[in-house]
Amino acid sequence: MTLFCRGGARDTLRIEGARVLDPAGGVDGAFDVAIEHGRITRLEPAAEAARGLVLAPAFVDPHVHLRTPGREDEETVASGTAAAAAGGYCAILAMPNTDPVVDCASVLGALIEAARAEAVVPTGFVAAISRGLRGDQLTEMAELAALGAAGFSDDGKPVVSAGLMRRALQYSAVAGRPLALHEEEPTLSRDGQMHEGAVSAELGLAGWPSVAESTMIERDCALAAYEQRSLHIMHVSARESVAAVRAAQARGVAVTAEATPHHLCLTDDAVRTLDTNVKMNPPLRSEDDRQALLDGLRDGTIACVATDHAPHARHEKDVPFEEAPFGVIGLETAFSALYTFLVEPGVLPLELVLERMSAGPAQAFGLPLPRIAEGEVANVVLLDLEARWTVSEEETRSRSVNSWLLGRTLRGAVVKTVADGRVVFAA
Ligand SMILES: NC(=O)N[C@@H](CC(=O)O)C(=O)O
Ligand SMILES: [Zn+2]
Ligand SMILES: [Zn+2]
Repeated sequence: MTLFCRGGARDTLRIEGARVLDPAGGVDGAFDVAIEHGRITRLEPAAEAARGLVLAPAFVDPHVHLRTPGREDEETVASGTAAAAAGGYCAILAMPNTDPVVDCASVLGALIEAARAEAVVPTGFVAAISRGLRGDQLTEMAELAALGAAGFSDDGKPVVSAGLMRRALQYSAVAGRPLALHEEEPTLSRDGQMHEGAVSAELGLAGWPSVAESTMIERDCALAAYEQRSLHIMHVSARESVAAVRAAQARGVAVTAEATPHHLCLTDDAVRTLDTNVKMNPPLRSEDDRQALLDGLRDGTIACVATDHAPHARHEKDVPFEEAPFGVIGLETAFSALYTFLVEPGVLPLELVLERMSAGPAQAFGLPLPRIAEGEVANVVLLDLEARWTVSEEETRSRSVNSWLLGRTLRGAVVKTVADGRVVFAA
């Protein structure tokens, strides 16, 4: 058991006249769907679907920062999972770069208890690879896994030592949980504020070059190949990185990768505004990099969309670009951003986006696969592709409002989310 949430009675409801689209399950047609006590009991063919209404397997986000413990002013288990529910998610994984770090049984145990009390969406907790994220000593990975850790990551920091990474690969196999890696060679990224390229040169901002990411991915794929272990690469941003993952997969290395909506939709051109809500790690890169990410998503090199939802307090973002922390929120806007900027303009098919937001990440992390079929526990999202909505601070459920989409009008909205058989969001 690696996902935890509030219990309570499961719901009985009908969802009528939607186009049911479960790409991984091969379902595409108009159906009336009956859900009884949380389980999908009937899929009845319907005459026709209401325009724009799509029922899909709910989304799975393998990369979320809930800021608990330590920065409950920025996010809590309750607020972060409410944001996830509003975004159409039925499962999320929270990162351990909290204060204190999730590196021991007591911190992990307290989070699991918090999730049982207040998580509206099933939540898994990823524990740290190294104690205090300091990169020198491994955590008790087997013990943490036995307690319910969903995986291991030092996200926020790279595992700089190749020796420690090798041991983490060995222990992750013992623990039976995935390793998720933030890939950054710190002597190359140094104090980089944005992608190293023409725009950073123009703006006079220190650059964080693509090669700082891709060389670490190459190192870790080589270690995974040597140890015959699997790994997951977080927030891939650069063309060279996609190529490194693709080459490793072609050699038979069991490596999966994720990309974020912001890296798929934006480029470093957005940094010209010096808006701190486009400052994140890794940085937004060039149009050529973005195209490589899209190709990676299309051919499956990148199997997952992950938000890297990273809440930061207003007073910490409301400073000059160079002083602002890295990270943007994304749970509530992920689908609509991808729909608006990629699906509607014909860049990516809807089916592909739905698969990479649900089955792809579930498979990569060994989580239950959300499926729309009779007998399955309901984990579904109802989408209205015709809807338009404007992203505003007031309507954001996250405790933080550091979104790159504030004030933007998006197309496509989440109307209803059913997670683990319970209606967790209804617009
Ligand atoms: N992505 C970010 O820019 N920031 C993340 C850390 C991380 O994902 O590396 C955060 O915790 O704020
Ligand atoms: Zn990271
Ligand atoms: Zn992160």
